[in-house]
Amino acid sequence: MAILLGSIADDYTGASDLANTLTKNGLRTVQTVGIPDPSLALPDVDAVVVSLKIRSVPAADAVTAATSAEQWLRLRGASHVLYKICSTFDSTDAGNIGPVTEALSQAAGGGIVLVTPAFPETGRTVYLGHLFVGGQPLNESPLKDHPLNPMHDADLVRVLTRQSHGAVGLIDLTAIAAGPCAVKARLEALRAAGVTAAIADAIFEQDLETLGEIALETPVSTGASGLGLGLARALVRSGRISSGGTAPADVIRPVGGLSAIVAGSCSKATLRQLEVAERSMPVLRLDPERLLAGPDEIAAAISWAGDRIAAGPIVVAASAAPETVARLQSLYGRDASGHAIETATSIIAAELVARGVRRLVVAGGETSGAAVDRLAIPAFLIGPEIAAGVPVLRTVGNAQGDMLLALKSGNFGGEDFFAAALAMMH
Ligand SMILES: Nc1ncnc2c1ncn2[C@@H]1O[C@H](COP(=O)(O)OP(=O)(O)OP(=O)(O)O)[C@@H](O)[C@H]1O
Ligand SMILES: O=C(O)[C@@H](O)C(=O)CO
Repeated sequence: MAILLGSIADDYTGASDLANTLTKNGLRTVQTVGIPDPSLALPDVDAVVVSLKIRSVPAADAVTAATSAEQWLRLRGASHVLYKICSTFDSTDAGNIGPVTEALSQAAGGGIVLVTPAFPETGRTVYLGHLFVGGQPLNESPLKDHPLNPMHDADLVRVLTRQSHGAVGLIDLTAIAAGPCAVKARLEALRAAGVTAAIADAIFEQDLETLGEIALETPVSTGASGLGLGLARALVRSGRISSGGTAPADVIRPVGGLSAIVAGSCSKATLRQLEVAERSMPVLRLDPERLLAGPDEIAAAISWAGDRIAAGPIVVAASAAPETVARLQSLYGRDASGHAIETATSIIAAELVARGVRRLVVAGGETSGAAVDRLAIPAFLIGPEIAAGVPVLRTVGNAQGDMLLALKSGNFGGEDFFAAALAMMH
């Protein structure tokens, strides 16, 4: 299998978001969970997205995992590797976007890396290096209250500088609007001045097409689905993509079994989606303090689900509003409480699958990562899109047989997302 585009995603929902964008823009794509075992039979594809769970781990661990994935992708022919980060730049000052970008660049011989989290389809735009989420600057958006990576600075040149050894520059919209030659000239000028990473503005898809064309001439880039769109369209324009691949309709052929939703995302969109789900299906709100106190709350949740699941889909949610999350974190610590709740929701997801669930929706990047790891799913094919950034996924090589999943990024999806997802999974 020779691939044209490789990507390393820092979480599993982000990986499925990118894989969806690459598929929609003409690349045959598979999403692997970590570096796949050599025995796993993967289809012939143009792009591989390796999902890692490294968004909130110490930077040195993220670098080790990402550079191993990069070697695996290069050995399979990838001439360009995109480090897929969150469109809201989720990270802390000790975060890993800078360190991983620098490590991937060094592994590819150095040079300057284009960086942009813009994803206009979901309202993420970058202007003069400042990230906007919908109409709000990042630091005023709901991301200021994120449970693991609260974002307090919208100036990405500043944010990335705090995480980087090298200098960070800006390619502003004026250069981008002037087209690929102007971007190339600006990138070269920054490189000559010793800059190793350049935040790029982008507001419209056309900006990302320009950036994708220039990024493809370099070995590494860092960004979200918008840059994926630019890279995919540039590859298609280059004529190097063969047609074919698994049709989306085939990816969602029925798997049967029961269906369930597990939520650990505390994002504003997920909280609203849970409220709406409560009108049409049984929803169990877990008690986070009891989850942290011991296994009883998990056992109670599994028993609650067992009594209802044969009659239709159910929802189990740890999600809570920012004040409740903050209170728990002040008692138990941010990482410890997040990790304990992810472990609990992953055990519940696995128990539901053991009881016959074959169609599973998981809300939240960390939550999805923990659940998919516990289920030991090796890879996914990409089906049709449920909402911007969220496709239906079909497992590849799964020990429990074929399953359909949707891994929903916290802030993605309309308010009826859960019902909409299940309506596409049979
Ligand atoms: N009630 C709660 N109190 C404190 N932390 C919680 C609670 N419920 C869930 N969590 C933790 O909050 C974190 C939510 O992160 P997760 O990545 O799953 O969602 P998200 O950030 O909304 O999604 P994404 O990363 O895709 O945008 C997880 O670590 C989860 O375990
Ligand atoms: O880019 C995004 O916003 C998402 O794909 C994501 O990474 C959220 O976890």
